[in-house]
Amino acid sequence: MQLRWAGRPLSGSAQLPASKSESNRALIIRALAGGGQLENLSDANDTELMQRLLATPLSADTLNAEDAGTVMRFLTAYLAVTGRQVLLTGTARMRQRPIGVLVDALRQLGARIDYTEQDGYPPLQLQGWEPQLDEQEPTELRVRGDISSQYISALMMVGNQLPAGLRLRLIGKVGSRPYIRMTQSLMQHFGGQCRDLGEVIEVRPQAYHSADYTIESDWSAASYWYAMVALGPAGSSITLPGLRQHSWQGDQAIVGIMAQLGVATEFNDNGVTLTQQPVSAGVEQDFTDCPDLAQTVAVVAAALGVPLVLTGLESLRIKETDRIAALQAELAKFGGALVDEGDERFRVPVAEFHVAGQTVETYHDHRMAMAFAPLALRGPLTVLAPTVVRKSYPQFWSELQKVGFEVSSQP
Ligand SMILES: O=C(O)C1=C[C@@H](OP(=O)(O)O)[C@@H](O)[C@H](O)C1
Ligand SMILES: C=C(OP(=O)(O)O)C(=O)O
Repeated sequence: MQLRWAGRPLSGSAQLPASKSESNRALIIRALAGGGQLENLSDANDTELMQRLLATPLSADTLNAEDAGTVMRFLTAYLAVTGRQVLLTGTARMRQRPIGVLVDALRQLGARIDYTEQDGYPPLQLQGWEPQLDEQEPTELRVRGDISSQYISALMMVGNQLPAGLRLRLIGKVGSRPYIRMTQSLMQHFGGQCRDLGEVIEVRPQAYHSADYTIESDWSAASYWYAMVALGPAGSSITLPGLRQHSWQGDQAIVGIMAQLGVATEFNDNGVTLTQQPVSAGVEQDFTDCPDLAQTVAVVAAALGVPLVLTGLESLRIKETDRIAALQAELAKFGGALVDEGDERFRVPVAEFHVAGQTVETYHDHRMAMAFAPLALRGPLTVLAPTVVRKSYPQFWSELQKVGFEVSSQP
């Protein structure tokens, strides 16, 4: 995909996809609740896939979660407690993304699950569900919080299927906390009873009821438009409908982060309007709660020449690709860097940064494609394997075209 920008300030309005995180939780909870109308469900592949797999006939012997972490993790828990006997698999990369913490926890609750290849990784053969039916007290599990919050969300959503509920004691540093709170909020919306006491999460055996819910637009996807306003010519501005000031998505943190990197956010009735403002002299940001924003912010800081210190990147190595290695390789092509300072601290130093026809590799990672695309405002750029964006934002390239990017797939 070749991208070019004609040079005038960015303006207009861009359509965001709906949040895939909200969508995929709502789909699992609705399946357990037995009904409810979901408005504005995401058309992202991860969500369409979740819908398809939830609707697969019981006779199916294999389900493929492709490269979707939420689908793999949430469905594992859902299929386990609904007693399905099925093989759950995924792409080559998914088979390298760990799932042992979740499988161990589900086994303790009464699920029979076997690994068919490597212990601790998909594919999984689900063999049935035999919980302790005479439990009087909530079953208590110790669950690590430092690998993926998706295991915790998956367990929370099915916790009410246990006779006396579930108590999760979170061990170690807990990453992606806002996603756990989002799970709690959606469970409560469907009548679930869930208390988040910090280190302990309690889920009562209260059944879900059917409810309607309108999915908010995706704040992670919004981050790429923040990047475009930051990198666009003076006077650039963009309006993003469908975002709420009181959001369940932790990636709303982009508002505060980008305020330091030159973007002001104004909330209005229908969403936000982004305009330019002066940048800070330097930025230090912990991404523990918002790992999906790290790529966007690293690229913007490098291109603006604002020194950036990044912490909380631990989970980036086990996402769609090793995002730290991918960022290091691609930033280097422009003269930028992501320097590993040890002790889980990284730095984007100030460097001569030039955009002049480079080709960006995307490593099967939608966020690599979308985080680097805004650089096209600074010079011509080629992005390889551009269809990767379908995971979370299928309309990304057509939205770029609508606001005036020249987008061409000619070689
Ligand atoms: O629960 C969710 O919807 C998500 C949680 C995060 O993953 P981790 O908990 O693995 O950090 C995030 O990176 C992912 O894109 C979506
Ligand atoms: C990490 C991501 O997704 P998942 O873990 O659900 O595959 C993401 O969308 O950036």
